[in-house]
Amino acid sequence: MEKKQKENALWNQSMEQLCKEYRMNNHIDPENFERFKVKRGLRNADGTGVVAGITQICNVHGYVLDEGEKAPIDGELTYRGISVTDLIGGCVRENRFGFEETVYLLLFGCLPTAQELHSFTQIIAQYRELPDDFVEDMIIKAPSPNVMNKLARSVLALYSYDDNPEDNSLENVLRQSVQLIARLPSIMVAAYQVKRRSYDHKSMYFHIPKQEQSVAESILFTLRSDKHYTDEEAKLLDLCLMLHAEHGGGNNSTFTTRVLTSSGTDTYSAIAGGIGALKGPRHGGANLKVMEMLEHIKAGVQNWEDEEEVRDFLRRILLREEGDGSGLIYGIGHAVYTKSDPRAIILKRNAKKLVEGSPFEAEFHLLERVEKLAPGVFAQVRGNDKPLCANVDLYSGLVYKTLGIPQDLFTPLFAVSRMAGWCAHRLEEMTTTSRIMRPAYKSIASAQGYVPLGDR
Ligand SMILES: CC(=O)SCCNC(=O)CCNC(=O)[C@H](O)C(C)(C)COP(=O)(O)OP(=O)(O)OC[C@H]1O[C@@H](n2cnc3c(N)ncnc32)[C@H](O)[C@@H]1OP(=O)(O)O
Ligand SMILES: O=C([O-])CC(=O)C(=O)O
Repeated sequence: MEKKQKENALWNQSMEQLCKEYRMNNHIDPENFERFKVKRGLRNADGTGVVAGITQICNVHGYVLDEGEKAPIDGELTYRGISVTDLIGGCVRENRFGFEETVYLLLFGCLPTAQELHSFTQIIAQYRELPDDFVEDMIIKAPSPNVMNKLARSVLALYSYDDNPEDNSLENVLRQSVQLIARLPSIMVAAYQVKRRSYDHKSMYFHIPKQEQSVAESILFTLRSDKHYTDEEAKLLDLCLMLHAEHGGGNNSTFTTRVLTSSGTDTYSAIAGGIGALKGPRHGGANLKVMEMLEHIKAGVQNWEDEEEVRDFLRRILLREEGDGSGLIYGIGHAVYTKSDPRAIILKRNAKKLVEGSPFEAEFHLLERVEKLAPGVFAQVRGNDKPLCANVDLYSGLVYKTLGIPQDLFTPLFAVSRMAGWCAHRLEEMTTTSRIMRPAYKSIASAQGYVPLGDR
């Protein structure tokens, strides 16, 4: 403790000067981006993404180009050419779990037969068990207040429990992928239980899931102290897992995974990078931020039904006067979708059914109001009438909350599901592209001579 205090004191003394130095030497005038035609955020001038690869895994379709201009359309999402809405609809109609089938489709490229699905589901259930002493050595002994941080560290740690970690053959990476997809839910729940004990001073539970349980069922069974869940709850969680499983090669976490993969690194390093990227509040971390923002709105707006009052609060969020100071209305906007994100539509429909007559109904309507008012407020504040729609993160937190899932697990659940997409893209990057990703940066540094230490 004393050592830490000494270190901090030393740093606090120098911090102001070092920050001043940094600011003086590190300003880049935004005009440079236009001047040198640099694609800021890897985006073309019209907002479309720079095309960085070719994929067969997924298509995210959010606009069409009409005479060279971006024209908004309703969003469409397909996994391996199959509409996600149809994929989910098929499982719902047959009243069965669909996440395992989604994983099969994403990894192997086709829908499994009944027999193939049965054996694949068994493999996932078997791989669910963590290596001997993993929970004790990697989670209990080194807890984290943040479950996403623990997920990334645990994935890196799994390298040491793998007899063949560096072998990037298709056979080996497929084995590692299926193991990671199966194990991440177990790691997530264990990391949460240990966080509860170590940081929230509450009891922790380690229940052993049953072999016949689906991924969604195993999560609810191990998470809850009484192990109890209803079939309806598990099917809703399963739907959420299907919806979040994949979103093309360009989303920030998948692109990160593909960039790391292109260097030839091992599976654990590449996937841990993806988890780190997903945690960010502009990406998967937004589902947690939406719920924080909802609390700010609830506290700052007297009448939640008064559109004028909500509109004014949103305006103040954009002006960084309210909320977390980032200027972002979380759960709103998307890099590809314009008119609608098909996942938000499905989640909203389910959230609406779920909250009817429950204590969460007013929160649902408040989120609906944010969805309705945000584009107009954005147009007013930014002088930009680009279409902004609700994204997947706007309603997912409320669905989880209604299911009694703690906020600590909102973004980790996204990671559990997206592991399927990351692995599919890592495999595709490895097997179809053999070139290291290496874009360029335009340097605007002016030349300066070296000055010996004594002359500065
Ligand atoms: C799973 C997911 O990752 S879904 C997205 C989750 N993220 C969020 O909900 C956070 C809020 N939304 C956003 O920050 C953005 O809409 C993003 C990150 C999703 C997409 O960003 P971009 O691709 O840059 O969107 P777009 O090109 O439409 O943005 C144009 C400008 O509007 C801003 N903007 C877009 N949406 C929002 C928003 N919800 N609140 C405030 N500003 C916004 C962007 O920051 C950008 O500003 P800039 O010109 O100063 O750089
Ligand atoms: O596509 C994106 O940029 C973000 C997104 O919605 C996702 O990864 O699910």
